[in-house]
Amino acid sequence: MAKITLSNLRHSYEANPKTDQDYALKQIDLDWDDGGAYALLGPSGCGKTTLLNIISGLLTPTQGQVLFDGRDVTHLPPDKREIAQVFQFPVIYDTMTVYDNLAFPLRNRGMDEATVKQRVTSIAEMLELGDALNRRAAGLSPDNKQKISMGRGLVREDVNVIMFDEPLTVIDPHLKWKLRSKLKELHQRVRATMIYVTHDQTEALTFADQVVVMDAGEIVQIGTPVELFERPAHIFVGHFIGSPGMNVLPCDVQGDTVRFEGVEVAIEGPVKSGEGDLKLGVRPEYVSLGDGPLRGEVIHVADVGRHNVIDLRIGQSQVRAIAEGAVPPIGQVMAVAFRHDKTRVYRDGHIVSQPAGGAV
Ligand SMILES: Nc1ncnc2c1ncn2[C@@H]1O[C@H](COP(=O)(O)OP(=O)(O)OP(=O)(O)O)[C@@H](O)[C@H]1O
Repeated sequence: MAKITLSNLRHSYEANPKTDQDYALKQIDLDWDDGGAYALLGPSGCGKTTLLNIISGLLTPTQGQVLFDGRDVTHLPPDKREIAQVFQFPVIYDTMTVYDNLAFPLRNRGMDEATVKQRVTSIAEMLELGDALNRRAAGLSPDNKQKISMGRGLVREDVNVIMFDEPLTVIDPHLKWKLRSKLKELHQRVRATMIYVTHDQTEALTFADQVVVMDAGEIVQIGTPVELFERPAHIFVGHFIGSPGMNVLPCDVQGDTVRFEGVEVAIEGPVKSGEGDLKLGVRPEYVSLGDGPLRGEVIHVADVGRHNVIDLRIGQSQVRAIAEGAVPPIGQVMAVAFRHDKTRVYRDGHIVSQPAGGAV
């Protein structure tokens, strides 16, 4: 396995790109550490496939370099990069047995049958396919077929990275969690560098130790699932991760005083000076009712099982709170507070408040 470095990378599908808008990938500098479990998370069209294709060698970037353990592979063809890929739909040979499907990548490289047997049995056991080894792949369910695809990716020990491109698309919802946790367990056992591409936050957050969040051709944050939830570095991350997403509210900042709808609110710490469009960000989990400096009118309540999602009107703005316990009636005016250490200021999308006691 290898450390993968993307250095000063830009990619445009246009012949003569001029502005940032002409680039599908704007500026990517990123290290994928050897043995890491990564997710590449972002909405449709943000550039995930473009990035994968650059790593696998299907695309040559307009600018920049791809390095495997420091070796420049930017112009190396895909078959020379030793990468395993698992796609949305199972890529297997229906007429072959499960055993032969799993053995295929190894036999293809001339491995002796004793080692093939040892690798195939071990991977099949990890994937709980041991009992199906002699069956033809054609008769298997879609999730078992996808397990074979994953097995074919995992069976080789000589790959630099295993990339999973939305691998659970064809899997029944009730089996998704099972394959997801299986993949996580497999990563812990084989310790390969894995990149899991998805637009589904649950898949990304359960699989990865580090999540790379992309929007509009840019990486907006890299962090652990907890970091992305607790301190979104960009409004997009606040929106995209969490359910419901972060409240993004208008605000007025003067020196160290931050006002929302004319009322002073405490935030995590000082705001870096500069020009741009300022917004206040606070997750619904950190909006509390019953006490505080703001006054909000309840305009909608949704019971989502373990808690209620309450929409409040505060001045001209709408604020969402997650609350437990009794449901307040529509029209009730309540005191509202934002938890100060979880309330942040963003300028042009990027975080500009700093936690008290240390810059981040
Ligand atoms: N072959 C191509 N020619 C021109 N533009 C392309 C091509 N492939 C992708 N794009 C554009 O590049 C941008 C990034 O696309 P990409 O497929 O990498 O995104 P994605 O995040 O993988 O989306 P999805 O999840 O829908 O596959 C999009 O604006 C897309 O329209």
